[in-house]
Amino acid sequence: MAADEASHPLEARHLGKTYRNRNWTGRRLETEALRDLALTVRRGEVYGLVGHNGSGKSTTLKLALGLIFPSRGRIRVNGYPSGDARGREDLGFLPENPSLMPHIPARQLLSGAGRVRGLHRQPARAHADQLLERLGLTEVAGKPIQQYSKGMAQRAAIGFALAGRPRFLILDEPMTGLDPLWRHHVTELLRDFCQEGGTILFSSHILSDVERIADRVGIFNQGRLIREARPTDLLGEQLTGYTVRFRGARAPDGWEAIEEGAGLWRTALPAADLWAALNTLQQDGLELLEIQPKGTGLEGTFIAATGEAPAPNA
Ligand SMILES: Nc1ncnc2c1ncn2[C@@H]1O[C@H](COP(=O)(O)OP(=O)(O)OP(=O)(O)O)[C@@H](O)[C@H]1O
Repeated sequence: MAADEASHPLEARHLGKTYRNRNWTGRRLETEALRDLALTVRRGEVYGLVGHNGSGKSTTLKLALGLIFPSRGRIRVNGYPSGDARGREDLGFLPENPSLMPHIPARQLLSGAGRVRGLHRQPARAHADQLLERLGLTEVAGKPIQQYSKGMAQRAAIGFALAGRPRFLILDEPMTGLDPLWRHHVTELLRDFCQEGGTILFSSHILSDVERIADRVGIFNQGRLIREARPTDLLGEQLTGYTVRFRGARAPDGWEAIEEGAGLWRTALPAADLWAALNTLQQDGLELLEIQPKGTGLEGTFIAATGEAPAPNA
């Protein structure tokens, strides 16, 4: 049975998780990792989870994948209780610490994953090759994954999540171990996945990536979802002013502007002064080149909501 089109890819209500363990002396330990979570991921959106270490992001993703059971409340994937095979048919996932089969070459692993997700041999191989190309792994696709660098293994794991054309991706820290160039390429790959109608739920400590990819962001703190927002709204909320670039022989009288090159100027303005400044530029016959909003965006909201900057382990 195909995933239920009418259902949200993910829906959690009053979801809670308490881990119960024993320490080395045998004493019982309880960790309340997630409390009363209400979360809906809509079809076609990219939803990013951010939060400090230990705030409950991976627990949420593991519950969604059915790898652990809720202690309270419910979580449904494509309309089915998480862990139900019917809800997982169109699901691709990247776990927190992906350990792909080390002796198997990436090409074999990705085309095998495609076959498991229902593609025939040829389309599975073709799609695997396409992914390997985009992930820069074509040259090493025949080598066992244990010979890959950390970043290459992470890219292979992302390919594994995407193999077989899933429609819903759950990714725990997809950018871990990737250099800025590959973060950029993976961002593009995920964007294309969404352009084709895919849905993504992911966690990340790299707030600039979250801002670039996510349609909505959920900020976690001590096991609670304390804030949901669209990154574009956060920029407006945290707006401190604008940087304006313009061209002309000289800057308007009284302006503090820096000449960046011959006849190219830059000035910083408080948000309230923008319209008056644009009028002045027009009256003085100066050419407006760029208006860039300045704000602290997601990072500012994150600090305001949780009281601290994000963990630097990205
Ligand atoms: N298997 C487990 N047994 C006991 N406690 C656990 C277990 N897994 C996670 N926890 C605890 O649950 C809480 C939430 O952990 P979780 O892994 O969900 O956080 P996270 O937000 O993903 O953190 P990080 O950013 O470090 O990956 C933490 O206090 C953690 O120590």
